[in-house]
Amino acid sequence: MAGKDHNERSKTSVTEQEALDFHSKGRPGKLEITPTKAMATQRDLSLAYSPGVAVPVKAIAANPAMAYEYTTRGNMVAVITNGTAILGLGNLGALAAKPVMEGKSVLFKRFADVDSIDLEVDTENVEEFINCVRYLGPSFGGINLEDIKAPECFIIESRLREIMDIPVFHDDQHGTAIIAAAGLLNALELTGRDLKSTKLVCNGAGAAAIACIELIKAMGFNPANVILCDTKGVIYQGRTEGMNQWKSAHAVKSDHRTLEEAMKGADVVLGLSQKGAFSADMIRSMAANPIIFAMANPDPEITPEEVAEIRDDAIMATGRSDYPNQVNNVLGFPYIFRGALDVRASQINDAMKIAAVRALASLAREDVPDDVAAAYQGNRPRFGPEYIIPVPFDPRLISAIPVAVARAAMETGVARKAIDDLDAYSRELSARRDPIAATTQRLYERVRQNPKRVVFAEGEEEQVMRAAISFVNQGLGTAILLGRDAPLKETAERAGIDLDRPGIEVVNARVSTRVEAYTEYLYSRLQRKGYLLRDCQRLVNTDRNHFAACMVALGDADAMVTGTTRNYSTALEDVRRCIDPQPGHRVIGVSLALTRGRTVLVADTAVHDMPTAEELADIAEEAAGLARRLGYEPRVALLAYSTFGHPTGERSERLREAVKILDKRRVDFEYDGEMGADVALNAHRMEQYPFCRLSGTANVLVMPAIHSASISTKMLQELGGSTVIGPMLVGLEKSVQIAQYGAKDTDIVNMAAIAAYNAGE
Ligand SMILES: NC(=O)C1=CN([C@@H]2O[C@H](COP(=O)(O)OP(=O)(O)OC[C@H]3O[C@@H](n4cnc5c(N)ncnc54)[C@H](OP(=O)(O)O)[C@@H]3O)[C@@H](O)[C@H]2O)C=CC1
Ligand SMILES: CC(=O)C(=O)O
Ligand SMILES: [Mg+2]
Repeated sequence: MAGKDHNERSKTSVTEQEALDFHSKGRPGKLEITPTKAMATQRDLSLAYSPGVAVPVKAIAANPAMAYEYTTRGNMVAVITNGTAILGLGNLGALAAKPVMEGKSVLFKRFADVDSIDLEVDTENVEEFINCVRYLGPSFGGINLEDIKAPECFIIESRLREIMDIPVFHDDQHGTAIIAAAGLLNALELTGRDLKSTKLVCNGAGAAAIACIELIKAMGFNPANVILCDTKGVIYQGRTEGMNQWKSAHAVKSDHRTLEEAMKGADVVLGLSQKGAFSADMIRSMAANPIIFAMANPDPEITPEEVAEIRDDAIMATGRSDYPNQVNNVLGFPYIFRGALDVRASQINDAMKIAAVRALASLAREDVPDDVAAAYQGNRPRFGPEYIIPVPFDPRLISAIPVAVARAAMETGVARKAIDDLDAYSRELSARRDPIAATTQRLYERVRQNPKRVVFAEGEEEQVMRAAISFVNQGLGTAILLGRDAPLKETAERAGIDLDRPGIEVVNARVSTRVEAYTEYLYSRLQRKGYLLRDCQRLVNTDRNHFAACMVALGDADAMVTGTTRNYSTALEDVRRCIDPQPGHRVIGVSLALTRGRTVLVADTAVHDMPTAEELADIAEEAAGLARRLGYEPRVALLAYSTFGHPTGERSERLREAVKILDKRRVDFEYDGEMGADVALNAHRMEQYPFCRLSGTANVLVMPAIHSASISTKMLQELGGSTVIGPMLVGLEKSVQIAQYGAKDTDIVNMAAIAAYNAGE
């Protein structure tokens, strides 16, 4: 069943250096705190701080529920640890746990718009830890305990649940149990098993394992069929070594003493222990169509590749995002807390957990709509052995799981605020999802489905080499590095980069057998533009942009990326000598600005200095086409300083004219103008012009000239906190992207991915 595809699938992976760079880049770490109110004037200060702040203080003192109205409490969760069980890495202490806790906080925000802060508490003493957390209660709407080892975690959680009046949820226990149970329900259905007779072995008897087997027993598993193992082997009745009351509660009557013995003939094995804990023989000895959840992080008990070598009838899941069937608590905690916070639940009870299990399990069985299909590696997933659980980037999670959790909280009386219209709530939830991840994810996934050969023209540059490696590691295709052998080798050695790996090709223009063909090609294009054969020979031999563009033009590569060592217009001129515009198209640059809650395309940010009305109409068409290719239905605004003729002035004339040209062309997308950026982007401002033909705020902005395009996108980036990708080149016959001068490796990878994406099917 599962095995075959795993080998064929290109596995995404990251290098250790990439992981360190990611964390240190820019502001170290993964989080920052930004104010939600402008603090610009004396008045702001008087309201936010003394004297104004005294008013909500008194209101909260009189009625504690007012804290949800006047402070961050209602949307704020603390991720708290003492670092005693960091992933599967063991007890590495509170400080070392910080990257994981910051990571959880970021995921809360990204996936469910829950604000979250990590707190690392430096004690292994249970009482001290409990006391530390209990007194923090007023600050938060919920407490997510994380990576605290068993058995202390059981005492800590149950005591805090008793004392505190907000949800206290140890994610390694219940989050993991919820996701594992959902995946298991689906895997059982696929293999035609029932809860009562299925034989299950769980390796690991800590936080995650105990919670998992408690939940699955509560759902109907026969306790006699569930064997728990730890470092000492099977937990059988009468065992004394390495025991505690939580393990004892699950001790079984059994003659088995080792994991190896227990796994013989087992239907299901859950790994919540450590890397490499399952051997090939153990997997071989399981029943037909076994269900194997190897959930240890970051490395599973056994890898899907190893299982595939042993048998092809297994349903296989891991905790990692780079294999199919990721059983990881990231699918749960953001959404479970979202639902709990929104009804101000006093706790997360069993009914809420089971509601989350059911919602997750049924989501995987539903047909996957188009916009969701893009979030998946490979083809559109269909419920089956390779797809038993949704992926973390599934945009339906945010509108499905919190609703189920909130409903269960209300039904069981732990909600302190009612949501009357759950359908409306579900729609609101969809809008809370951050679009950045969705947009870039969609693009990357499409490329992974159809990997490409991309030539990196500036292959001698260190950041370009790093980008090429990342491109390959992410399964986006083959990276061709263009460069001379000696400098390339020297830079790679100095930077500690190993280029000798599958997926990386090095091409030296000076000794390439293709020089002659490229020269002929270039000469045929340039001979009537003042170039001699020798000039063309020199361009091909010595200029990387010309060589790379010829590679793409003659089909030796699918796409090209350049730009880090030259200014944009020079690089574009080089490329244009070798590649024409697509017939009927105009070459323009489009920037993608991703800002809280919305994505807009801005054009032309690269090519036309002061476009004519005709050119503006072309730009609108090209940008609208790109919007569609990226999955957005375009609503194009032609921007000016005036809106529909006011104030009057000839500067807006070209834009008005462009709208008329688009009218004549009968284009098949929404457009209107001229209008100011405020009208284009603000629904209330747009309502003041009821005749405006846009059905909603614009998502494609056509700028009147290159300077306004460049100034506004740069201001968005610097002041508005937007992520700006591009300019992306569109309209060329072959796919080329030009990164910004001095671009970093991550920007270059983005451009390479866009180039690969535009290279099409
Ligand atoms: N995919 C997911 O979403 C999640 C995965 N996990 C993973 O589960 C694992 C355990 O985490 P957690 O429960 O929080 O940690 P704990 O420290 O609470 O528990 C660890 C348990 O694993 C057992 N163990 C360790 N090594 C082995 C081994 N080689 N064979 C058998 N048992 C072993 C320990 O045995 P003993 O009692 O004898 O010491 C202990 O019972 C980690 O790898 C973690 O990454 C955790 C949460 C979520
Ligand atoms: C995923 C997670 O929480 C863990 O491995 O500990
Ligand atoms: Mg954890």
